[in-house]
Amino acid sequence: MSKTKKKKAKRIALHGKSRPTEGNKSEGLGRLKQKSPSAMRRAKDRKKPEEIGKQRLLQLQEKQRISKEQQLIKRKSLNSFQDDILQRQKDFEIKEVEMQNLEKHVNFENENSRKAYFREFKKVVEASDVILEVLDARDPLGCRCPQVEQAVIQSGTNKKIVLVLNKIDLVSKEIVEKWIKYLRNEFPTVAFKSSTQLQNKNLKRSNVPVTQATVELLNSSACVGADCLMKLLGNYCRNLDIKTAITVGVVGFPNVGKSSLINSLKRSRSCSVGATPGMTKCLQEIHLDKHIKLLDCPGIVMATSTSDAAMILRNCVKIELLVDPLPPVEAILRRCNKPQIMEFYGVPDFRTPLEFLALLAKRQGKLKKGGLPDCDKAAKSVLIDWTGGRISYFTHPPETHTLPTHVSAEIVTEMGKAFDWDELEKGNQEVLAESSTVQMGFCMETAGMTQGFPAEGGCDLAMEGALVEDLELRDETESMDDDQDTEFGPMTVEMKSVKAKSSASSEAAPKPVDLKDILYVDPLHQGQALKAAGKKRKKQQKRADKLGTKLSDTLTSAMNFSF
Ligand SMILES: Nc1nc2c(ncn2[C@@H]2O[C@H](COP(=O)(O)OP(=O)(O)OP(=O)(O)O)[C@@H](O)[C@H]2O)c(=O)[nH]1
Repeated sequence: MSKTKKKKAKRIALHGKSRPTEGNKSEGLGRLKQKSPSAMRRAKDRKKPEEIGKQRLLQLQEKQRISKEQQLIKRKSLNSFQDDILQRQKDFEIKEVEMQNLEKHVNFENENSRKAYFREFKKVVEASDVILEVLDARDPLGCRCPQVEQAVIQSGTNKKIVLVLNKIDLVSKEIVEKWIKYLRNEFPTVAFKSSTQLQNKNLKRSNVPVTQATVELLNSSACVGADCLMKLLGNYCRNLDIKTAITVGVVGFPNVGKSSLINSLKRSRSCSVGATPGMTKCLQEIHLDKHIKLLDCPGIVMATSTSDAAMILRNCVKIELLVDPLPPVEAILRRCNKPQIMEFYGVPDFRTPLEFLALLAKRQGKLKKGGLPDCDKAAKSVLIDWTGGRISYFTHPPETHTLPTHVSAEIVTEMGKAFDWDELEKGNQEVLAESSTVQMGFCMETAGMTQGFPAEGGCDLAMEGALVEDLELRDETESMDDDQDTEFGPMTVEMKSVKAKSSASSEAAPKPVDLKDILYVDPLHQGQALKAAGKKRKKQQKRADKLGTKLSDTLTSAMNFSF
């Protein structure tokens, strides 16, 4: 190799093919410089994020390509494409109807929380094997939610619905029996009375079947009917040979006692309970034992055809937030015996609901500026009496049973398959056997009237006089609103007897009563009344002690003076 050729080869090895110009001379130097290890590392670091970004982009594009291909394969045939569109449309329509139902009662809860509650409810339905739909025994049909049942039915036949008739202590046993008979045409129904105890642990649970429960037991704060419900769930596991745990969702209207039912089964205060609707805000998991997990769900309102007044009377609304409490009070007055309501509230005769509220406000000292009666406050106090059970009411089941549109005979058979109906029937039969004595006890405490048609049973017979009198009165002064009555069906409204009334104040919180009168207090408020009675007694004791000391001091000083 000639000398020039050797030089050229050396140059090419160092700087590449081209001859170094001024520009690439410095580049070449730069490259030489970069070859130092630290420079190399720096260069590497500079490149890294770009490379990573590129890589990610490629991956994403690849993924998108694959998913597009998959979708295309899916929609290859026109039929499947059409099906897909129809399904999407159907889903959209269902969602829209659900949202509209939620939006209907926009005055009740703020919209976001209602939607959030609905999402929680959906989660509960998805996660549960068995859904306990809790119904208030006073108005089971009114607080039944077809949309809830529909959602469960649509989510597959492996999910079962059980109806729990809660708050049976607030109605007569005959009515409970009738409702059980009516409802079991559709789903297994369990009669229940939740524990209303205030303590956190060791909530009392009676082993006595609901059927054999005495008035005292039902009026106590102990839970009744838990054994029957536990047996039903146990049988479900056994019949389906479920070795692992089952999830039981507890759903229903606000304030029907879902959380109280869970606490009663758990025997501790695992969920917060309160007389105002909307206590439960989000899904809550409670492990009953290693076989049963309970899910507490916020109460949801999705009724389509009921008025706001009806929903307020069903305790689905926070009374303190009501903008116009007059319509529900009107609805109450329409259903009440006028002389009894006058006696109950100690007001003279009135012609219109507004006049009644004005009289009541004056009597209760609820006055606005300038001494004007505060009818809103008075109306709210009446509503509190209604929802708190001081004005008690209960509806009667229709005489003949017809399946609701969303439940077919096949669904009824399918849903009932997994449960031991005989066992359930046995429990309910026991209720019927004992009901007559309890019915008497229930009626002694109350006086009432039936709207729609007279109810059978001792209670209504005992009140026959009042009923006739009232019907005559209503003919003259009050016209029944048919729309309102279809919302509730035949209903009996009852006022507490004079003895009970004297212990119940017109305010939400009961006035302190003597310990001996505690039995006459509404079971809903017995815990509070007991506390108040204890305090009252202590106060009386203190006062007596003070008086005694004062007296002895006076006597001593008098003696000193004489000496
Ligand atoms: N008398 C009586 N009262 C009950 C019974 N069960 C529940 N309650 C009362 O009903 C009110 C509502 O009970 P909750 O358990 O908070 O009802 P909920 O359905 O969980 O209510 P939300 O959280 O609003 O959905 C409380 O004041 C309870 O003490 C029952 O069997 N008998």
